[in-house]
This record gives sequence, structure tokens and C-alpha cells, in this order.
Amino acid sequence: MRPSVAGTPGGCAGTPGAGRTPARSRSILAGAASRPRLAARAPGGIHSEPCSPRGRAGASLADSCDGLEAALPALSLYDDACSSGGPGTGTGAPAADAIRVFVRVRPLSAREQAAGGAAARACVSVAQERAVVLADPAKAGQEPFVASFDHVFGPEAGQEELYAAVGSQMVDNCMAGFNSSIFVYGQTGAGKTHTITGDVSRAEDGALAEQCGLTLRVFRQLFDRITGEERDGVRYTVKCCYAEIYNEEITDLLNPGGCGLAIRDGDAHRGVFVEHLSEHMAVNADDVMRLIQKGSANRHTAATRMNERSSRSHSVFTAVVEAHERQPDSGVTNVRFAKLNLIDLAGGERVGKSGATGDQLTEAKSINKSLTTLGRVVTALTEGKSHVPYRDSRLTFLLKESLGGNSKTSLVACVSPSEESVQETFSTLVFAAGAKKIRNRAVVNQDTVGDVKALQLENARLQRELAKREDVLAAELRQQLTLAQAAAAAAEQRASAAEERSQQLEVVLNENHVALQQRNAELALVTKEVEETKATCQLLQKDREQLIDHNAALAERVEQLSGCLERSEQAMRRLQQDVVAAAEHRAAAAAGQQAAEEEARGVHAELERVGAELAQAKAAAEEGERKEKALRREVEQLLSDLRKQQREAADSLELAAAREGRLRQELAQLSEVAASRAAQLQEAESRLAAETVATTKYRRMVGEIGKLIDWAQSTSPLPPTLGGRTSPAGYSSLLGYGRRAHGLLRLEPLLSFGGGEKAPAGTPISPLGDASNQARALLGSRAVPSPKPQVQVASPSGRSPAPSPSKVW
Ligand SMILES: Nc1ncnc2c1ncn2[C@@H]1O[C@H](COP(=O)(O)OP(=O)(O)OP(=O)(O)O)[C@@H](O)[C@H]1O
Repeated sequence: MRPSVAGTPGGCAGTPGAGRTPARSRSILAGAASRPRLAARAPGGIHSEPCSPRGRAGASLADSCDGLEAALPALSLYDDACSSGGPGTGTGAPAADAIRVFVRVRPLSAREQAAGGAAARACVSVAQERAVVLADPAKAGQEPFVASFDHVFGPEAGQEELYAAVGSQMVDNCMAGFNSSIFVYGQTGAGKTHTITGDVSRAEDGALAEQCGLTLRVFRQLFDRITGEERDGVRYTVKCCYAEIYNEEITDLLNPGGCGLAIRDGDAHRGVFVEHLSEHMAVNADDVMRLIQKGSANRHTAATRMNERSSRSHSVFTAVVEAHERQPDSGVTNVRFAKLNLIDLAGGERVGKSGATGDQLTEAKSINKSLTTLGRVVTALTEGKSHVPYRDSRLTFLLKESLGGNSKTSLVACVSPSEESVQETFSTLVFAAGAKKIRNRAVVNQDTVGDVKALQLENARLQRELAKREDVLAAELRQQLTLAQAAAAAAEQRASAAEERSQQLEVVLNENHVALQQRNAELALVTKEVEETKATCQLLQKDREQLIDHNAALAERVEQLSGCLERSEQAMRRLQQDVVAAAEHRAAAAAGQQAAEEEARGVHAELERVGAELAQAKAAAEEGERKEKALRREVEQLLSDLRKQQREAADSLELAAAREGRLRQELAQLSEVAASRAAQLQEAESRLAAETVATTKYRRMVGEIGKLIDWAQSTSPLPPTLGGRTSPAGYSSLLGYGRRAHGLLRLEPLLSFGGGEKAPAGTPISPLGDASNQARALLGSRAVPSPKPQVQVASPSGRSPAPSPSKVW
């Protein structure tokens, strides 16, 4: 255990309270004096640290000392701490430190570019590295919003450039013993995590990847510095912790079991801290890198519409750096410590835009609530309100020291350049501009430890030093007082002289006043006269103008009249010429009259001839008129005929239409008749087919009869079919044959024309009919002797008609 007089500095989340240690030993000053350049080397001198020497004696003379600051420009706060006792010697308020505010504009994201339109258009630009210009397209025609900051980084700025401007100075502060904080603030997806953490997954032991953010770069430089100082005998310890505030609950990111942790407002030494937060020793930057990697992996993140890997919590990475330096001469140890906070705030989001629902909606609400409280804290601080609502959210309570307290703080406001985010960018810039006005009061955190004897010695030395300083200061002040008294006496003398002079001046003034009044009265009279004269002048001027106009009109009239006169003279001259010409003309006319009379006579004759022609023409015209009338009548007649024909044609058309209708009906009837005829024809055909079958049958019978006849002609005996017996029954059968043959003969016409054709009149009987007759004749002669046994058979060319078979039978 390290012996501690003023108490162990606070843990990770506690605020070391060394700046409030009442007594400082000489060795502290000596130790501090060995590092005066740390603060004096603050980068670029951007952040000047005014001298404010406030010792115990100085406390009551603080105002006077403030006046002296200007006279001691060479002393920075830390230099002053070294040379005049610095923070260790003073118990008064330290100098106010403004928060350094940076703006980082990220490039358009792939999502924004792909979305096109407003999302893909940039509305933010950087002017001379210190100002940001925001042109809201909805306010076209208006001046763009411009705000200046400590530095503005454009989309092209890399991680190293950012670190050089923001992080490097933080390392200097930390090594000098100042608490230091960096915040990243901005809407979701604006690049906060990229800025503060970056891509640490690719960082390897001892090397920085290009995309590593501020945190790892800070620790690399810090450990480089520590290594350098450890060579000079200073011993360092670095303890880290990593917490997140998720839905208003604090979780230990390096010990996931530790959640629901409480924030405590500790004593003056610890300040505000998270209870039971695990602390991890780091001896080099790689240790820190592993802690960041581990903690980052445990953070609450989620993919949202605005950011594929959106942090859903605020995270605070804290390292407490302690430097122990033993003073060999006094035996006491000087302890300096600083708390380094790297804060990644969750991004504010408009839930309507991010589309958050369920858990994400709860997270977004919690984030927005705590950011609103942060805004109220900033406003209260900038407006100097007596109550600052730190306790209204865990975030602001935990960051109490960083905002308006004992810390040198930097804020990086991250913004998107996209027009789509113009409102969020505007809010971020307004927040950042407000944060610029916050004044923190950072002190060097240092303490002294050692044995009692050494401390007493140191105390005595400090008291002697203090007494000496008090004497010096008192002498200086006495001298100044004397000077001031002398100046006051001189001023008093000057004042009484001035009084006297003033009275004299007053008398003169009164005299002047009376004279002035007289002058004023005279002036009024003169003014009145001048006014009247002016009025008269105006009237005269008007008269003059009228006269000028009148003169001009007269001159014009004279000019017109002289013109007229000239024209009249010319006309007179022309008239005289005309009179001469007329006389000449009269003479010529007398000569010409004769010729004219002759000509008139010719003309008269011509007139007569023309009159005759005219009469003829008139007659022709009358004739033409008559013909025209006749033609008109004809045309009218033709027109009426035409109309009549048209009417008739219309009537005929109607008749034709009616007739067509009738014809159509008839046609329909005929079609029906034709259909019934076709049906009858079909029936007749089927009957004919049946008769054809019967005809075939009879043909066979005729054949047999033929054979019978042949046989009867060739033989006299009875046919063999009768068994050679000439019995009455045999003759009877033979007679039956003959009758059937006769039946066949009735079909002759059909048979001889094959098919249902009727034999035309006079057609000769077919050979078959001839054979039948022969058969009948034969049979008749044999079976029934008849006085007319002969049957007449028509020859093929026979002219006489065949006897009717009915007559035969
Ligand atoms: N300056 C930059 N250059 C290149 N890429 C960047 C830059 N800033 C941010 N990005 C990229 O934009 C994306 C969003 O950035 P990041 O996650 O850091 O936003 P965030 O502000 O932390 O968002 P959230 O609040 O939602 O966590 C990441 O992919 C990141 O790499």
C-alpha cells in the first residue's frame, strides 16, 4: 500500500481531489519545477493557461492579482504552479478553461450515395479549417448558418490528423496532472465511434492500424511518454475501467457480470465514481487495446436504418494515470494523478426517421432523454445558472467533473454532410457552439506522501517560502499603494482645477447662451425674410417662365406668318405667269376653235353612229335578256322535273324494298318446298332401291324362263323338271311359271331402262319382254290350247305397240 497523506486518489471513476490539498511541501514544487514545460508545451499554444497566482495571502488579494496577470504574461498556469507555488500553494479557484470544441464532417456514406437525391447532396462545407458552413436547402436565398470552432475537419481528414489536433494535447494535459475528457457528440451514424474508437480489430501489438481512433492513439503516446519519464525515475501506474450506460443502467463492459451499478458522489478526493466498477492495470498500449477490444465487444450495438452498427449506449473509458516521484533530498514522494475519460455518446435519432421499434425504440428514447439532459446541463452552465441538473440523468451525473468541473475537456461534434440530415447537423452545431462557452476549472492533481519528519521539514520550507512570497507581494503592493495614493492626490488637484475651470466655463456658457438666444431671434427674422424672398423669387421665376413660353409662342407665330407671306408672294408670281399664259392660251384657243368646230362635227357624226350601234346593242341586250329568261324557265322546269324524278326514284326504291321483302318471303317458302321435295325424293330413292333388289330377283327368274324357253324350243317333251311326266299337275306348275313370267313382263319398261327411268312413249319392248312373250306363247300353246295361241311380239324396231299382257291372260 502506498502511504498517502492526502488520501489515495480516486479510482477509475472517482475524481482525484489533489487539487484541493491544503498544504504543499517544497518538494512538490521542486518536482513540479522539473516539468514546467509540460503545460507550457501545450500544442500550438491554442489553449493558453492564464496565470493566477493565488496564495493564502493572495486569496484576499485575488482581485488585485487578477489585475497583475497582464503584467506577468510569461507565466502559464503550470509554470506559475512551479514558480509561485502553483495550484499547490493556492486554495482559491483555479483559472477557467474553455472547453475545446472541434467539428468533424464525415464523408457521404455508401447508403446516402445509393439513396441519391437529397441524401446524396452535401450541405456542409468547411471554411479555413475553423468555420463550418451549413446551407439548409429549405432556406434557399437566406444566409447559410456559419459557426466557428477550434478546428473543423472535413471529410478527407484522417484519424492521425484528428489525433494530432485533439488527442495529443490531451496526453500533455494528462501527463501534467490535469483530468482530461474527450466527448464525441452527434446524431446516429455521424461518426462518433469511428472517431473515438475506430477500427481497433486490425490493430496489432505495438502497431496502429490506419483506422484506429483517438483512444488507442492517445494511449500509445501516453505510454511512450511514460516510458521516457520512467527512465528519469518517475514511477507510473495506469488503471483502466470501461462502463456503459444502457437504458439508464450502468454496466461494467470489462466484467459483464457487473451491471446495475450505482454512481456515488464521493469525497473531495474521489469525486463522482461508479461503485464496484472493475479496474484493470495496463502497463502498455497493447493492454489498453485489449481492454478496448474486450469492452467494445460487450457494448450494446444494433443495426438500424441509419447505421449498420449503431451504439445503443453511452460508453466511458477511463484511465487513472498516477506518477510517483520521490524527492531524494527531502524523502517525500510527489504524487501526480490525472483521470483520462474517453466518452462515446450514443447518437441522438429521430425515431420516425430511424424506424426504431420495440427494444430499439426504448433505447432511442433513453438515449434521447439523456442527451436532452446533457443539453440542459450545457445551457445551465453557459447561462451561469445556480442549479445545474447533473443528477437528472446518469450520463450527466457521471460526467459532472468533465462539464464545468475539474477537467480539461474537448468535444468533437460529428456531423453528416448529407442534406437529409440538415436538421440534425444544425442541432449538433448549436450544441457544440453552446459547449464552447462552458468554463471548466482544471487543477493539477498532486499530492505528497512521505515520513512525518520529511513532511514537517517540507512544510516548514513551504511556510518559509510562503512568508517570503507574502513579504515580496506585500512590498510590491505597498509600493503600488503609495504610487496609487500619489496618483490619487495628483488626481484630486487636477479635479479642483477642473472644478474652477468648469465654473468659469459655466459663466462663459451662460453669456454665450444669451447671445445665442439673440442670435436665434435674429436668425428667425432673417429666416422669415429669406422664406418670403424665396416665395417672391418663386413667383418671379414662374412669371419669367411664362414670359419665356409666351415669347417662344410669338416667335413661332412670326415664323409661321413670314412663311405664309413668302408662300403668298410665290402664289402671286405664279398667278401673273398664269395670266400671261392664259392670254397666249386664248389666242391659241381662237385658232383652235375652228378646228374644234370641225372636230365637233366629226364627233357628232361619230356620235350618231355610236347611237345606232347603241340601239343595236340595246336590242341585242333585250334579246339576250329574253333568252336568259327563257333559259331560266327551262332550268326551273328541269329542276322541277329532276325533283319529281327524285321523288319517283325514292318511291321506286321503297317499292323495290317492299318487293324484295316479298321475294325474300317467297324464297323462304320455296326453300321449304324444296326441302320437302328433297325429302320426298329421298323417299322415292329408297323405294327405288327396294324395287331394284326385286328387279334383280326377277332378272334371275327371267333367266330361268329364258332357259325354259330355249329348252321348250329345242325339245318337244316336257321339261325335265316335270319328271318327264305329262301330268295335269306338271302342266299346272308350268302354268304357274308362265304366270310369274307374265308378272315380270309388267316390269319391262323398268328393266329395259335399268334405274327408275320411264320408257318414253313408243319405246320398243326389250328383248326380255320379247322372250317372255315367246315363253307365254309357248306355254299357252302347250298348256291351254287356244284359237289364238300366237303371242305378238314386238320387234326391236317394231312400230306397232305390244299387246297388253292383261289381254294375254
Ligand atoms: N470520418 C469518417 N471517415 C470514413 N468513414 C466514417 C467516418 N465517420 C464515420 N464513418 C463510417 O460511418 C459509419 C457510422 O459511423 P459510426 O458508427 O462511428 O457512427 P456513430 O455516430 O457512432 O453512430 P451511432 O450513434 O449510431 O453509434 C461507420 O461505418 C463508419 O466507419
